[in-house]
Amino acid sequence: MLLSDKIYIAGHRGMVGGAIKRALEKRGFTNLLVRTSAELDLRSQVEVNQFFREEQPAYVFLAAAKVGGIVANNTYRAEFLYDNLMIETNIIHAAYETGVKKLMFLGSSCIYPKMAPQPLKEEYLLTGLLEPTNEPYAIAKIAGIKLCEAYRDQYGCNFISVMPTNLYGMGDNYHPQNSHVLPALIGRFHEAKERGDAAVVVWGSGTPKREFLYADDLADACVFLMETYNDKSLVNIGTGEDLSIKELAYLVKEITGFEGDIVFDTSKPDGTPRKLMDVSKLHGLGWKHTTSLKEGIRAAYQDFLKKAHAMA
Ligand SMILES: NC(=O)C1=CN([C@@H]2O[C@H](COP(=O)(O)OP(=O)(O)OC[C@H]3O[C@@H](n4cnc5c(N)ncnc54)[C@H](OP(=O)(O)O)[C@@H]3O)[C@@H](O)[C@H]2O)C=CC1
Ligand SMILES: C[C@H]1O[C@H](OP(=O)(O)OP(=O)(O)OC[C@H]2O[C@@H](n3cnc4c(=O)[nH]c(N)nc43)[C@H](O)[C@@H]2O)[C@@H](O)[C@@H](O)C1=O
Repeated sequence: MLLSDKIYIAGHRGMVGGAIKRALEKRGFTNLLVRTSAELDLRSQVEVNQFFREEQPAYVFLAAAKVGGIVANNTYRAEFLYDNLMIETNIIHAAYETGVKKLMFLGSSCIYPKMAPQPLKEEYLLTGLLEPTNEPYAIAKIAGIKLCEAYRDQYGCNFISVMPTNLYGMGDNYHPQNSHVLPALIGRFHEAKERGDAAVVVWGSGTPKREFLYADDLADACVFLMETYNDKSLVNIGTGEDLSIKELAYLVKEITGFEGDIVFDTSKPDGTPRKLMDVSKLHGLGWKHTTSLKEGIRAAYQDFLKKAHAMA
């Protein structure tokens, strides 16, 4: 990518899109193209086609999506399938039609089978049944991967797909019901501390294990791969380390300074027991994460506090 190239960041107001925008600006890219969902509903093929024809971006980071945690995925099943299919289909087709030089599609670790061997290798895709709670979202993401592969096969498009693990960081979604686990716990432990609650409820059994990558590290990996990776096959992006939800809860309790108890609400779903990414391909390509989980959670908590004070 040349510093003058026009780069479209779809989803720039989201946690990942915002981090990618910061990473590009830090590297001196100034010709960045962005639109809010109010300005451009990516589910509308007419609007997307017109936008690509008018703007003619050279590079596209496809980080716009309908995103949420396990309960949101399991509640809004139709939206997670429809919105994500429409967004990716419209952008990928318009990118092909307008001759975009290179596009990066962001999938997710939930594309892999629920009971696949761990750690998850890229070749485990489509080798088993998916986790039911996020099957609509996972199917949409797998369709995005297959769209990129098919447009490369038939039209020679340089469209690549990356599979991030669970992410957290600046600009995360802290909605008490719809968010992912780490932002949800940061908000819940903080509020419990402020109120002086005796205990904090954590969903599920606490036994599932999850891997967490800081969003600004992910963004760095995305820019690195956009600059260097041009193959058809997937690339996992993660830390290669995981911990149980129970261990995570005690880590968030320590960092937020909550002094009460932790109780587990097993009426809530556990989801996939484990989804640790095999990151040997990524490491072989020359990229490794730099932000430890503890320092990342501290930074995310400070970001949460800044927003909470701004809204007070
Ligand atoms: N968060 C995570 O743990 C993980 C995320 N990912 C992937 O990373 C990508 C970004 O996720 P994340 O940043 O967390 O998500 P966010 O929810 O923070 O951001 C999603 C963005 O998508 C945009 N968007 C959603 N629907 C539309 C629409 N109809 N038209 C236009 N824009 C739309 C939103 O725009 P606006 O703000 O303008 O409404 C928002 O900025 C997604 O592809 C997700 O699947 C992958 C693995 C883990
Ligand atoms: C990135 C990935 O993220 C999603 O998959 P997930 O990792 O299962 O999502 P999650 O972060 O919401 O849950 C992780 C674990 O954590 C437990 N848990 C405890 N307490 C809370 C809690 O308060 N909120 C949430 N959400 N989970 C909690 C919860 O019970 C589960 O065992 C996919 O939908 C999909 O979006 C996707 O690709």
